[in-house]
Amino acid sequence: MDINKFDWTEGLENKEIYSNDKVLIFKLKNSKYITQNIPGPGCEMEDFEEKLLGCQCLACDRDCKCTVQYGNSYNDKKIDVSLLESSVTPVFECNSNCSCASKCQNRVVQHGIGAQLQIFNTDKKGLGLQTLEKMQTGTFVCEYAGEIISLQEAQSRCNKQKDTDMNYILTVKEHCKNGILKTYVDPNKFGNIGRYINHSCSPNLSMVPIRVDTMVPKVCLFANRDIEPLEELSFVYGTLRPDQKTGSKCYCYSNICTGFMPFDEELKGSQV
Ligand SMILES: C[S@@+](CC[C@H](N)C(=O)[O-])C[C@H]1O[C@@H](n2cnc3c(N)ncnc32)[C@H](O)[C@@H]1O
Repeated sequence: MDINKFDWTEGLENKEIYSNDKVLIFKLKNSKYITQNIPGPGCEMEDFEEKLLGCQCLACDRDCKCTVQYGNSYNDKKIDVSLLESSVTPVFECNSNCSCASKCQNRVVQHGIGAQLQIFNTDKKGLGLQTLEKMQTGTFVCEYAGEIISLQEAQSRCNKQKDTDMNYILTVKEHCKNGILKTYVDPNKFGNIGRYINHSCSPNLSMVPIRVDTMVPKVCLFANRDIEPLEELSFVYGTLRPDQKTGSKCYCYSNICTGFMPFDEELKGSQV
């Protein structure tokens, strides 16, 4: 079964699935597999419904409407390294209203997962995700897809969690003209493979919000350095605070580990 072609509405509970004919063990208990974000309680429905305009290019170049405002984000299908360091510049891919072909250079994350990934058991962090193949800097790994929910819903879900529960809610912060735009993603009940990626204080992935057909950002994870087969994949869940003295213990074992997992104060102790 190809993970990118799977219809989440059919359910995926406790099934083994394969990505690009290569083994990928996937077990989601009481959850459904989705390949992209879905609207959850409290989200802005217009953001899901209003489709972005497309370009009229046959072959996109520097004048393409999708890239002219913010510049090209990709080079040979790898994301520009400056975007991995700070995601201040918005990224818009060509979309389903564009005239260009699917092989257009400005279409990357919309083609889905390209590398062989595998879920495995870690020592103290529960399950984790590793790559089975070498990846170059800038390679798209996967989305962190889930339900898009409001702050109030995220707070209510966090408040219902027990101390021993794993937390999956991620707050994505984007700096824009009008301040900080926050998006709350919860892949706990509806999620994709990204929900198995653990936190590290020295991660090998960076998160970049990317828009394709709508203004709802896809939370995309890219290799921020070359990665070897069987390396665990990780990203920074929030803002690293070296002086943090409370929260859940971090077991990333990096030599710059802060000792604790980052958490979003607005979500009352949420660790992601
Ligand atoms: C998004 S989930 C990651 C996948 C999870 N390990 C699982 O088994 O489903 C986040 C949870 O994983 C655990 N986790 C992730 N990174 C960790 C780390 N560096 N140290 C300790 N626990 C971690 C925490 O329990 C956290 O709430």
